Amino acid sequence: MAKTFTTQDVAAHNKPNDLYIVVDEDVYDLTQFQDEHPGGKKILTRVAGKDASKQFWKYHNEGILKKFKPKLQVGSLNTKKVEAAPAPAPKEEKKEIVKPKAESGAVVPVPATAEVETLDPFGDLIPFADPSWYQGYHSPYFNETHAALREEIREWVSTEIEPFVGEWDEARKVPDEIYKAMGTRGYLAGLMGMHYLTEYTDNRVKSVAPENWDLFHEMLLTDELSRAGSGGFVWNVIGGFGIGCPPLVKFGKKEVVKRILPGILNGDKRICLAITEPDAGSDVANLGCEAVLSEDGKHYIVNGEKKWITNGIWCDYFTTAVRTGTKESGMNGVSVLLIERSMGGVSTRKMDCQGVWSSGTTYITFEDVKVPVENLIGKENQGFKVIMTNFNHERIGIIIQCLRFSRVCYEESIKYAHKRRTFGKKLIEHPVIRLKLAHMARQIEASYSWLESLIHQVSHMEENIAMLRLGGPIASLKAQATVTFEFCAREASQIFGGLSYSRGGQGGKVERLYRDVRAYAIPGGSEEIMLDLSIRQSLRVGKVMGMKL
Ligand code: HEM
Repeated sequence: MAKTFTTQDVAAHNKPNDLYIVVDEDVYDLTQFQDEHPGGKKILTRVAGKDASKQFWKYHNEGILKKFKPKLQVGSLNTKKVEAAPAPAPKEEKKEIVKPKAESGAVVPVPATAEVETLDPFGDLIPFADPSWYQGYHSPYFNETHAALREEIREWVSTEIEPFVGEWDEARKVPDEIYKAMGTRGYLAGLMGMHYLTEYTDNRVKSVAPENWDLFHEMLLTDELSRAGSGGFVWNVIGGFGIGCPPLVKFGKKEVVKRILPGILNGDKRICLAITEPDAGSDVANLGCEAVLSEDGKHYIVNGEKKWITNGIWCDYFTTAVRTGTKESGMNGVSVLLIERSMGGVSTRKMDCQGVWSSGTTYITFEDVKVPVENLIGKENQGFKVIMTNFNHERIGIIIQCLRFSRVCYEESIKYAHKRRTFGKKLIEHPVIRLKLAHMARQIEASYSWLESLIHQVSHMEENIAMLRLGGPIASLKAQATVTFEFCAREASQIFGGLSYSRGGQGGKVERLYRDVRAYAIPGGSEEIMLDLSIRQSLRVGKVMGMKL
């Protein structure tokens, strides 16, 4: 901002019809804004012409300045240091590896790989608010390409997304250009639990070459997007796509994939997964939406309803589970069809739900929709396998989001606890508050380590084997992650008090996430079903492995 002011200059703008204030040595003209200021007009008049930094930080968080700065800032104080241009990256210096020396009587662990170096610290460095590899811890999973991606996404999220997710939630929609950017930034092509899909789009991720892309990049993408602290936003941009698109890519007919995938990966067209029905959720074998083959064998005629379908309202394509066999055939009579809105007979209605408001939860009706047989995904009556193959990927996505949301609750709480004072002390000085933070942190870190380990396993196992062997642990971690999220949202809410009971403002993220909890604990396999499956499936695997009881 070019214009500079002295404190005397600012002091002259001290009336309601000419009202400037200073926050952190930047000067803001609030003359027009004061009428719409949610905290009131009078409170601003009291600090007109003055440095109001202290008052400002008492009532707001960083997001407010990011959002309003471009509109309200008119300059800076002459005392403000000009921000130096970023220094050129230092030449790679070989760090000296300090080898532990044994002293008599002491046991010194010798690192297995003494040459491994840590990545540069990144972010606010608040313990546990980011994963430990952001804070100079050693990690076998993350390298410079992950660090570069982390920086790229964080920059985008903190400037163009995080300050606006509250508005988008209230409006029940994320602007279309954000979804489009997910395509042009090359993110959609990297979100399918497999290699980076170069063959269907020219878009590329700026900081990571496709050949270097791995499941930890995908994890990081979801994790950093979730840092915006809105389940609605994350589900809007990756919810329907992340579960609706992989079955098409893996099991769809080549011609169909070639025809529609480029439009999807570029962010122009949208796809979702339609399985759940008013009367069938986790028990997929009970599906009723029927697809009957036409007499000439060229089409399926689809009739039925789908409920709680993420993104459905905006979608062009629906990866849909239908019944092609008899009711009695259970899971052996289920197929998956790619239904296109343009085929006619598809109606979508937005549902009003407790949380994830901007994700577009939808009720769908199919009425005599004529679907060409080429749109069958996988084989007829073998749709259950297609659906099952998707589950691990979907659940890992849910786990990543829940753990980051838990961190957001923790991060918001620890920041607030450092500024809010009660009974003459900062909240952080009260042991009862530190206890809450400690219980959040231990659950987050333990769950995150298990997540890293499971992603490492998925990366190294053949897909069918991973589906069987990791189904149990992933189900267990899904339940662990949603319980952790619920706990953190609750405890953060207690720390924020009334501020997280009302919407928006300093406790806004916590209030929103608290509302989003059930959207994670129920779909993708409810906690109860996950926990039961974790033991049943693991015992099955144990038996094959030769378990001795
Ligand atoms: C750049 C200047 C300012 C902007 C853009 C701004 C913006 C806002 C916004 C958007 C809110 C709604 C709550 C939220 O989203 O956090 C709010 C609330 C509030 N603001 Fe400001 N504000 C500014 C300066 C100030 C100053 C200088 C004071 C105090 C002297 C103040 C006091 C308050 C209070 C008391 C609330 C209500 C907080 C609550 O609901 O708990 N604001 N402000």
